[in-house]
Amino acid sequence: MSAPRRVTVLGAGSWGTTFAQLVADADPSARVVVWGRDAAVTEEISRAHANSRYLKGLRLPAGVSGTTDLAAALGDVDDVVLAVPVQRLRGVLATAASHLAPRPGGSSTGPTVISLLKGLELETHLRVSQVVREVLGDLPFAVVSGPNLAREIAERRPCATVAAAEQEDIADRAAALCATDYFRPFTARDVIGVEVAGAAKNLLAVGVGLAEGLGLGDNAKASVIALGLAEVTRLVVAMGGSAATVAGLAGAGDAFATCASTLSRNHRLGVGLSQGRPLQEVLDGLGGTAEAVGTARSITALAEGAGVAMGVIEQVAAVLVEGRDPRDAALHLLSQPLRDERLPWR
Ligand SMILES: NC(=O)C1=CN([C@@H]2O[C@H](COP(=O)(O)OP(=O)(O)OC[C@H]3O[C@@H](n4cnc5c(N)ncnc54)[C@H](O)[C@@H]3O)[C@@H](O)[C@H]2O)C=CC1
Ligand SMILES: O=C(CO)COP(=O)(O)O
Repeated sequence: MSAPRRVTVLGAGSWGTTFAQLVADADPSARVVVWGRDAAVTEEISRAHANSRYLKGLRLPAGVSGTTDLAAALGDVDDVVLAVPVQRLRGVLATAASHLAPRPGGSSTGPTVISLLKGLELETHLRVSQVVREVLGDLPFAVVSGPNLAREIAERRPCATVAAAEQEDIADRAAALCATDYFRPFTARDVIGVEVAGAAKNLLAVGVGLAEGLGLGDNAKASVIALGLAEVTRLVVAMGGSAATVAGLAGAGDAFATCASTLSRNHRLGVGLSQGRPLQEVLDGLGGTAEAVGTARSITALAEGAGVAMGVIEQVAAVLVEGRDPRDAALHLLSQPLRDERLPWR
């Protein structure tokens, strides 16, 4: 009989905890540990199989436990799942690094690192896979991303996702880790496309929230999504990713889910800002991370570096970063000269 798979999730928030449930449902023999910084949360996970701060009513499988002890959580682990906010990742990985040194025999024999994150690092504009490589070196890496609102998945309501890795066997491994009858991963090789689309859709969700809060109507919201996805496609292609990825689950699929849902923190952030409330006040009331804030500057910087024009995303970023009035942002877009649809709007 083979040893049980040992999986540690770094981050005890809504998605990390839900992903732990997925892993345990996919393989009931797996030993699944959720590492968090707050003992009240991790103790509740171990004792009551619950995480009432982030997921009220959730009942976790028996194979899931919690801990605040990083060394114990990472000792001899097979898979490490990243589920802390992107802007906290580097610090967490730096502490984790000594417990996660690549094993002898090349990258395919080390623990697999699986990112659930959707964002870019503010200071460096790096994607998560690049931050991981900088801090941990060349470990096998995959990203899982798609229309995956944690609350619905915690309730075992069905959806699909993408597990992307440069090497096919690593994508397969990540997909197998979380595949259940309610969570269906498709594999892909386009890590750049999946990471950039996942980060950028957060700004589209804010844009749709702004349009919603301003009472601009469903046509305006659809226009934000379609024009925004065209901008994301141009950026992804300029960065070496695939347009098909942006049209798929990790791009359009995720944009539709987050733009449509009041479960989305980024969507609710846009609605709050449209009401003229201060950014920090809206963030404090979200009950979780809205990655659009930290990612806004990086998306526009990457676009500028790649020579890609970004009308809609740039205006949403201006609302988030410069405190631009959302009405001015909308007026700016609506007063642009007429042009061919294939040309960027800015
Ligand atoms: N919630 C969702 O529906 C989904 C979230 N994601 C992505 O997953 C990532 C994590 O999001 P959520 O779990 O939703 O966020 P969350 O806000 O629910 O949880 C984040 C967790 O990280 C912890 N944390 C923050 N700073 C930390 C630090 N320095 N050290 C240790 N722990 C720290 C917090 O205490 C919290 O437990 C984000 O990039 C998000 O975009 C992706 C798909 C779905
Ligand atoms: O990425 C998500 C669903 O796919 C979660 O969206 P929010 O981070 O906006 O809540």
